[in-house]
Amino acid sequence: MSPHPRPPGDEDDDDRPPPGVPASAVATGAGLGLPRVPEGYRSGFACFVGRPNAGKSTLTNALVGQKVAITSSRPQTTRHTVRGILHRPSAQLVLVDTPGLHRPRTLLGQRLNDLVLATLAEVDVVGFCLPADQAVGPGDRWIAEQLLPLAQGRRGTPLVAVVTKTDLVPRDRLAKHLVEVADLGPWADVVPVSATAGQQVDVVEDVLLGHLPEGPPMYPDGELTDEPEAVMVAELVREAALEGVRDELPHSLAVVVEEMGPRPAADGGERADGMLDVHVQLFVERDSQKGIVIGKGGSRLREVGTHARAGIEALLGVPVFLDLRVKVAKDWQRDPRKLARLGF
Ligand SMILES: Nc1nc2c(ncn2[C@@H]2O[C@H](COP(=O)(O)OP(=O)(O)OP(=O)(O)O)[C@@H](O)[C@H]2O)c(=O)[nH]1
Repeated sequence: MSPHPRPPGDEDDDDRPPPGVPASAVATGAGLGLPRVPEGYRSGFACFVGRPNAGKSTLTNALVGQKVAITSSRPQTTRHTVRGILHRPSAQLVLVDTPGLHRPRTLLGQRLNDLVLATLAEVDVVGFCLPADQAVGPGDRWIAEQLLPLAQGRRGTPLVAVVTKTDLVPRDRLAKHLVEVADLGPWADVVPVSATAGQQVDVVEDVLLGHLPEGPPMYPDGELTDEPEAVMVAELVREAALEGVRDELPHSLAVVVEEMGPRPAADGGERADGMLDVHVQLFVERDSQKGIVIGKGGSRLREVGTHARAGIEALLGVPVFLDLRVKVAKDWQRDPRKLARLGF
């Protein structure tokens, strides 16, 4: 299927947006006030997959040029499908950032995999990220197997192997690694890149754009992501709360923005500085984890708040009053009702 909008009167009915993309954003290019589309303009969706920590979010940010996806030194911090949008004179690429595909062990794991696979079936090109500083392992082979049907299917989705973090290895090791990666699957291209050193990011961009179908842009120029602000705010709090804590916590922490709105002035009118009140709930699975998040006398939670507030203010451009509450929702990862309430 093609996710491209079509002009009114075009009878092809197969133009539903991919999962998570609002119909309003793709319904009519004309309604978005878009300029005339140059001849040969390409547009479409790309998705990065790979083991946790493979560098997908960092590469997304490097391509889009602004922090839109959330990175952290802990694996599996990306829960939501965060999009970055690349605008070029001749093309537009919508990047869908997903959690890492991994063998599911819990209901949450299964749901995350389902989400990733459903997204992959809809995009125009898939980038498989493999970190250069780690040997190709069973985890990578498993992901390659999951991807194979996409390339062999009716759409014949091009699969691009992206060897990330090339700054971490010497050239000879990189060369061997590239050969190993090339043998792993039916890649349309194999591209080495270092997102942090800014090496070859433009090549990744060219390769991805080259695989997009011709079609008009789907988003107005200048838009970087259509992720609802509340989801990005929740991700910023989650990132701050995960910094420097025990390994098991990433899977056990869910963050929900309960309320977000302008703080009224003393006279009930609008404040000149546009300050926002943001109320956020952090859910953990056990009392012991609540202790970790809050810290001695609340010290850690205060740090998390300060850190997250700075990020939210940078994102929204207004001062923010941030209220964080920590709650225990026992075994939320295994309980379908609790999962649904937390938005999974
Ligand atoms: N040296 C180096 N480090 C990198 C590079 N790209 C990413 N990293 C680091 O690798 C770690 C993981 O990067 P992420 O971008 O969060 O990885 P991810 O694949 O999105 O991770 P998940 O969200 O867990 O799936 C972070 O500490 C990054 O700073 C790179 O090109 N070079």
